Amino acid sequence: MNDAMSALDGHLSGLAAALVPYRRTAERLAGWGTQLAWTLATGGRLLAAGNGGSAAEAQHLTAELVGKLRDDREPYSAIALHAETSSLTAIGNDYGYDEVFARQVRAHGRENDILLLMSTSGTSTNLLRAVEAAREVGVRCWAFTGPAPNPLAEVCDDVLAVPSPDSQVVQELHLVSLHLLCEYVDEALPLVRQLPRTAAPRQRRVEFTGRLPGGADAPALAAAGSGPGINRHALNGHGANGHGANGHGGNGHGSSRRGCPS
Ligand SMILES: O=C(CO)[C@@H](O)[C@H](O)[C@H](O)[C@H](O)COP(=O)(O)O
Repeated sequence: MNDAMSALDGHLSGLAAALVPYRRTAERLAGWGTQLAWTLATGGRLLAAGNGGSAAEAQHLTAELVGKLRDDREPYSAIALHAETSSLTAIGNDYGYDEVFARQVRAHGRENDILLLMSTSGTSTNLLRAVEAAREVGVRCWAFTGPAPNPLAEVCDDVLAVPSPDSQVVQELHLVSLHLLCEYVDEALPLVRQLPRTAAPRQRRVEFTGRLPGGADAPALAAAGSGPGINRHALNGHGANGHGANGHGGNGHGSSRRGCPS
Protein backbone atom coordinates (compact mmCIF):
# COMPACT_ATOMS: atom_id res chain seq x y z
CA MET A 1 0.00 0.00 0.00
CA ASN A 2 1.48 3.41 -0.96
CA ASP A 3 1.55 6.44 1.34
CA ALA A 4 -1.44 8.08 -0.36
CA MET A 5 -3.53 4.98 0.15
CA SER A 6 -2.55 4.61 3.80
CA ALA A 7 -3.43 8.26 4.44
CA LEU A 8 -6.75 7.68 2.73
CA ASP A 9 -7.52 4.52 4.65
CA GLY A 10 -6.26 5.94 7.93
CA HIS A 11 -8.39 9.05 7.58
CA LEU A 12 -11.52 7.22 6.52
CA SER A 13 -11.20 4.62 9.26
CA GLY A 14 -10.89 7.42 11.85
CA LEU A 15 -13.99 9.03 10.41
CA ALA A 16 -15.88 5.75 10.31
CA ALA A 17 -14.95 4.93 13.92
CA ALA A 18 -16.39 8.22 15.08
CA LEU A 19 -19.71 7.88 13.28
CA VAL A 20 -21.61 5.59 15.65
CA PRO A 21 -20.83 7.56 18.85
CA TYR A 22 -21.35 10.78 16.87
CA ARG A 23 -24.81 9.56 15.84
CA ARG A 24 -25.82 9.44 19.52
CA THR A 25 -24.49 12.85 20.50
CA ALA A 26 -25.84 14.50 17.33
CA GLU A 27 -29.41 13.66 18.33
CA ARG A 28 -29.43 16.87 20.36
CA LEU A 29 -29.27 18.90 17.15
CA ALA A 30 -33.00 18.50 16.53
CA GLY A 31 -33.73 20.34 19.78
CA TRP A 32 -31.10 22.96 19.01
CA GLY A 33 -32.72 23.48 15.62
CA THR A 34 -36.08 24.21 17.22
CA GLN A 35 -34.55 26.63 19.72
CA LEU A 36 -32.50 28.38 17.06
CA ALA A 37 -35.51 28.64 14.73
CA TRP A 38 -37.47 30.26 17.53
CA THR A 39 -34.65 32.67 18.30
CA LEU A 40 -34.22 33.71 14.68
CA ALA A 41 -37.93 33.94 13.92
CA THR A 42 -38.50 36.20 16.93
CA GLY A 43 -35.79 38.69 15.99
CA GLY A 44 -32.86 37.09 17.77
CA ARG A 45 -29.44 36.49 16.28
CA LEU A 46 -26.85 33.76 16.08
CA LEU A 47 -23.27 34.78 16.84
CA ALA A 48 -20.65 32.22 15.85
CA ALA A 49 -16.89 32.01 16.21
CA GLY A 50 -13.92 29.70 16.06
CA ASN A 51 -10.21 29.71 15.26
CA GLY A 52 -8.53 28.38 12.12
CA GLY A 53 -10.50 25.56 10.53
CA SER A 54 -13.30 26.13 13.03
CA ALA A 55 -13.51 29.76 11.93
CA ALA A 56 -14.28 28.55 8.43
CA GLU A 57 -16.99 26.27 9.83
CA ALA A 58 -18.56 29.04 11.89
CA GLN A 59 -18.64 31.22 8.80
CA HIS A 60 -20.19 28.40 6.81
CA LEU A 61 -23.01 28.17 9.35
CA THR A 62 -23.80 31.89 9.33
CA ALA A 63 -23.85 31.86 5.54
CA GLU A 64 -26.50 29.13 5.54
CA LEU A 65 -28.71 31.24 7.80
CA VAL A 66 -28.27 34.62 6.15
CA GLY A 67 -28.52 33.01 2.73
CA LYS A 68 -30.27 29.65 2.62
CA LEU A 69 -29.54 25.99 3.12
CA ARG A 70 -31.53 24.52 0.25
CA ASP A 71 -34.96 26.06 -0.19
CA ASP A 72 -35.69 29.76 -0.38
CA ARG A 73 -36.80 31.37 2.86
CA GLU A 74 -36.41 34.72 4.63
CA PRO A 75 -32.88 35.68 5.69
CA TYR A 76 -31.94 35.39 9.35
CA SER A 77 -29.43 37.37 11.38
CA ALA A 78 -26.18 35.49 11.95
CA ILE A 79 -22.67 36.92 12.33
CA ALA A 80 -19.34 35.10 12.21
CA LEU A 81 -17.31 37.19 14.63
CA HIS A 82 -13.88 36.28 13.25
CA ALA A 83 -14.97 37.51 9.81
CA GLU A 84 -15.32 41.08 11.11
CA THR A 85 -11.73 41.72 10.10
CA SER A 86 -11.34 45.35 11.09
CA SER A 87 -12.98 44.76 14.48
CA LEU A 88 -10.95 41.59 14.96
CA THR A 89 -7.63 43.27 14.18
CA ALA A 90 -8.41 46.41 16.15
CA ILE A 91 -9.55 44.51 19.23
CA GLY A 92 -6.62 42.11 18.94
CA ASN A 93 -4.23 45.00 18.58
CA ASP A 94 -5.69 47.13 21.35
CA TYR A 95 -6.94 44.54 23.87
CA GLY A 96 -5.18 41.31 22.94
CA TYR A 97 -6.24 38.25 20.95
CA ASP A 98 -8.01 36.71 23.92
CA GLU A 99 -10.58 39.51 23.73
CA VAL A 100 -11.37 39.41 19.99
CA PHE A 101 -14.66 37.56 20.40
CA ALA A 102 -15.65 38.66 23.90
CA ARG A 103 -15.75 42.33 22.99
CA GLN A 104 -17.86 41.61 19.92
CA VAL A 105 -20.27 39.53 22.01
CA ARG A 106 -20.68 42.51 24.34
CA ALA A 107 -21.26 44.76 21.32
CA HIS A 108 -23.67 42.59 19.32
CA GLY A 109 -25.19 40.18 21.85
CA ARG A 110 -28.71 40.70 23.15
CA GLU A 111 -31.04 38.59 25.22
CA ASN A 112 -32.69 35.97 23.05
CA ASP A 113 -29.46 35.55 21.04
CA ILE A 114 -27.37 32.39 20.84
CA LEU A 115 -23.57 32.16 20.71
CA LEU A 116 -22.25 29.02 19.00
CA LEU A 117 -18.54 28.41 19.49
CA MET A 118 -16.55 25.82 17.58
CA SER A 119 -13.31 24.34 18.84
CA THR A 120 -11.52 21.05 18.41
CA SER A 121 -9.67 21.29 21.74
CA GLY A 122 -12.22 23.22 23.77
CA THR A 123 -9.34 25.15 25.33
CA SER A 124 -9.02 28.31 23.22
CA THR A 125 -8.93 31.24 25.60
CA ASN A 126 -10.66 33.68 23.24
CA LEU A 127 -13.67 31.33 23.10
CA LEU A 128 -13.77 30.91 26.87
CA ARG A 129 -13.69 34.71 27.23
CA ALA A 130 -16.54 34.95 24.75
CA VAL A 131 -18.65 32.76 27.05
CA GLU A 132 -17.89 35.06 29.99
CA ALA A 133 -19.06 38.03 27.90
CA ALA A 134 -22.18 36.15 26.84
CA ARG A 135 -23.06 35.59 30.49
CA GLU A 136 -22.86 39.33 31.09
CA VAL A 137 -25.32 40.16 28.30
CA GLY A 138 -27.68 37.20 28.73
CA VAL A 139 -26.77 35.30 25.57
CA ARG A 140 -27.10 31.51 25.58
CA CYS A 141 -23.96 29.52 24.72
CA TRP A 142 -23.61 26.35 22.70
CA ALA A 143 -20.40 24.68 21.58
CA PHE A 144 -19.23 22.20 18.99
CA THR A 145 -16.05 20.65 20.40
CA GLY A 146 -13.85 17.59 20.25
CA PRO A 147 -14.06 14.98 23.00
CA ALA A 148 -15.47 16.03 26.36
CA PRO A 149 -14.67 16.86 29.04
CA ASN A 150 -13.00 20.08 27.98
CA PRO A 151 -13.13 23.62 29.41
CA LEU A 152 -15.46 25.03 26.77
CA ALA A 153 -17.92 22.17 27.19
CA GLU A 154 -17.90 22.82 30.93
CA VAL A 155 -18.98 26.47 30.66
CA CYS A 156 -21.52 26.34 27.84
CA ASP A 157 -25.25 25.66 28.22
CA ASP A 158 -25.04 22.72 25.87
CA VAL A 159 -22.33 21.03 23.84
CA LEU A 160 -22.02 18.70 20.92
CA ALA A 161 -18.71 16.95 21.65
CA VAL A 162 -17.45 14.89 18.72
CA PRO A 163 -15.89 11.73 20.15
CA SER A 164 -12.74 11.48 18.03
CA PRO A 165 -9.09 12.03 19.01
CA ASP A 166 -8.37 13.37 15.49
CA SER A 167 -9.00 17.12 15.14
CA GLN A 168 -9.57 16.73 11.39
CA VAL A 169 -12.34 14.23 12.00
CA VAL A 170 -13.76 16.54 14.64
CA GLN A 171 -13.89 19.40 12.16
CA GLU A 172 -15.44 17.20 9.49
CA LEU A 173 -18.21 16.13 11.82
CA HIS A 174 -18.69 19.74 12.89
CA LEU A 175 -19.47 20.45 9.25
CA VAL A 176 -22.02 17.64 9.22
CA SER A 177 -23.43 19.08 12.44
CA LEU A 178 -23.88 22.59 11.13
CA HIS A 179 -25.66 21.28 8.06
CA LEU A 180 -27.93 19.17 10.24
CA LEU A 181 -28.60 22.12 12.52
CA CYS A 182 -29.72 24.17 9.53
CA GLU A 183 -31.91 21.31 8.32
CA TYR A 184 -33.59 21.22 11.71
CA VAL A 185 -33.99 25.00 11.72
CA ASP A 186 -35.75 24.87 8.36
CA GLU A 187 -37.97 22.03 9.59
CA ALA A 188 -38.94 23.93 12.75
CA LEU A 189 -39.54 27.36 11.19
CA PRO A 190 -43.11 26.73 9.96
CA LEU A 191 -44.03 25.61 13.49
CA VAL A 192 -42.36 28.43 15.41
CA ARG A 193 -43.75 31.07 13.04
CA GLN A 194 -47.22 30.12 14.33
CA LEU A 195 -46.27 30.82 17.95
CA PRO A 196 -46.98 34.19 19.55
CA ARG A 197 -44.03 36.53 19.13
CA THR A 198 -43.20 37.10 22.76
CA ALA A 199 -39.61 38.19 22.34
CA ALA A 200 -38.43 41.74 21.83
CA PRO A 201 -36.06 41.95 18.92
CA ARG A 202 -32.52 43.20 19.50
CA GLN A 203 -33.06 44.23 23.09
CA ARG A 204 -30.13 44.68 25.42
CA ARG A 205 -30.68 44.05 29.11
CA VAL A 206 -29.97 47.23 31.04
CA GLU A 207 -30.08 47.61 34.79
CA PHE A 208 -32.81 50.15 35.51
CA THR A 209 -33.44 51.77 38.86
CA GLY A 210 -34.93 55.18 38.10
CA ARG A 211 -38.16 56.49 36.71
CA LEU A 212 -39.33 55.94 33.17
CA PRO A 213 -39.59 58.80 30.63
CA GLY A 214 -43.39 58.82 30.94
CA GLY A 215 -43.20 59.45 34.69
CA ALA A 216 -44.34 56.04 35.96
CA ASP A 217 -41.93 53.70 37.61
CA ALA A 218 -41.48 50.05 36.77
CA PRO A 219 -43.40 48.53 39.72
CA ALA A 220 -46.36 50.81 38.98
CA LEU A 221 -46.43 49.66 35.38
CA ALA A 222 -46.23 46.05 36.48
CA ALA A 223 -49.09 46.55 38.93
CA ALA A 224 -51.13 48.15 36.16
CA GLY A 225 -50.65 45.06 34.05
CA SER A 226 -48.55 46.75 31.41
CA GLY A 227 -46.76 43.56 30.63
CA PRO A 228 -46.95 40.05 32.01
CA GLY A 229 -43.88 39.18 33.98
CA ILE A 230 -42.42 42.66 33.69
CA ASN A 231 -39.00 42.81 35.25
CA ARG A 232 -37.28 46.05 36.07
CA HIS A 233 -33.92 44.46 35.36
CA ALA A 234 -35.01 43.66 31.84
CA LEU A 235 -36.24 47.09 30.85
CA ASN A 236 -34.56 48.86 28.01
CA GLY A 237 -33.46 52.47 27.98
CA HIS A 238 -36.73 53.59 26.36
CA GLY A 239 -39.02 52.60 29.16
CA ALA A 240 -41.07 49.54 29.96
CA ASN A 241 -41.41 46.89 27.36
CA GLY A 242 -43.42 43.95 28.56
CA HIS A 243 -42.16 41.78 25.72
CA GLY A 244 -38.58 42.02 26.88
CA ALA A 245 -39.23 41.03 30.47
CA ASN A 246 -38.43 37.44 31.11
CA GLY A 247 -38.75 37.25 34.84
CA HIS A 248 -35.34 35.67 35.23
CA GLY A 249 -33.44 38.79 36.19
CA GLY A 250 -29.74 38.76 35.66
CA ASN A 251 -28.81 35.12 36.02
CA GLY A 252 -27.05 35.11 32.66
CA HIS A 253 -27.65 31.39 32.29
CA GLY A 254 -30.27 30.56 29.74
CA SER A 255 -32.23 33.65 30.62
CA SER A 256 -33.20 33.95 26.97
CA ARG A 257 -35.35 30.83 27.19
CA ARG A 258 -38.64 32.61 27.78
CA GLY A 259 -41.39 30.75 26.02
CA CYS A 260 -38.85 28.79 24.01
CA PRO A 261 -40.19 25.47 22.76
CA SER A 262 -37.12 23.50 23.76
O1 LIG B 1 -7.64 23.56 11.03
C1 LIG B 1 -6.79 23.36 11.85
C2 LIG B 1 -6.45 21.98 12.24
O2 LIG B 1 -7.26 21.05 11.57
C3 LIG B 1 -6.10 24.47 12.53
O3 LIG B 1 -6.14 25.63 11.72
C4 LIG B 1 -6.81 24.79 13.85
O4 LIG B 1 -8.12 25.18 13.54
C5 LIG B 1 -6.08 25.86 14.62
O5 LIG B 1 -4.87 25.31 15.08
C6 LIG B 1 -6.89 26.40 15.80
O6 LIG B 1 -6.16 27.43 16.42
C7 LIG B 1 -7.23 25.33 16.83
O7 LIG B 1 -8.12 25.89 17.79
P1 LIG B 1 -9.19 25.00 18.56
O8 LIG B 1 -9.93 24.20 17.55
O9 LIG B 1 -8.38 24.11 19.49
O10 LIG B 1 -10.05 25.96 19.32
